[in-house]
Amino acid sequence: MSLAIKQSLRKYFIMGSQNCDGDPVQILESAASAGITAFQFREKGVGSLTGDEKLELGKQLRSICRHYKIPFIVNDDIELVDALDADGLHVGQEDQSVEELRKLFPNKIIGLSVSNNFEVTNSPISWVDYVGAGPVFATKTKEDSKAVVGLEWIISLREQFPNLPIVAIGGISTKNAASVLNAGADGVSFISAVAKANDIKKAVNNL
Ligand SMILES: Cc1ncc(COP(=O)(O)OP(=O)(O)O)c(N)n1
Ligand SMILES: Cc1nc(C(=O)O)sc1CCOP(=O)(O)O
Ligand SMILES: [Mg+2]
Repeated sequence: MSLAIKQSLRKYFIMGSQNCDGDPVQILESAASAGITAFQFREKGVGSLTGDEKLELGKQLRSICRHYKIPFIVNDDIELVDALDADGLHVGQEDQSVEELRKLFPNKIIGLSVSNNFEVTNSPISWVDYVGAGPVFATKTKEDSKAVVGLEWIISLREQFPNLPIVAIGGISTKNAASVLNAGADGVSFISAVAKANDIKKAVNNL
């Protein structure tokens, strides 16, 4: 189980329509055909869709993930997990507790964000399938992101948890992705590096 999760975390694309200048369906299709290993539907923030429009976009993105046999993870919106038959969900420290979510979704992938040692110490890490650790570098994509943790924190998290599936997030680009993997992350997650790329296939290949 853990090995499969770690492989899925290797190139983990996160996106919602608010992150895209073009059609999100086309963007995910290009990214999936280029080899992303997981996708998170994060329809959230200024300009994002709600209600039926969000659901309809989610269905189209879900179908692409099914076609390419990559996990489809829903961010925050627990009601969409069943509605879209998602493979899992990702929540942060301020979202619903992972103990409750594990009871609701015993067989789904559950990811939890961690941004500092206090959060790690106070999180039920054993209930989750992976952690999203960051922001590793500065990001403009998430307005309420926490303090930058740097590569050093990824190294120390890996030392503390040798087997925990870890995906790094925040400011990850084709130029710095290798350094993040060398620090001990199992994979990189990214929004703008692919959603805003001029050449999506090249960006995915280089990540
Ligand atoms: C893989 C991954 N890691 C971290 C996050 C951030 O989640 P959260 O802290 O809940 O913030 P929002 O994404 O909900 O704004 C993530 N989404 N994915
Ligand atoms: C969604 C998200 N979560 C973060 C965290 O640190 O938990 S940083 C972030 C935004 C990542 O976008 P980009 O790849 O464009 O920097
Ligand atoms: Mg959240």
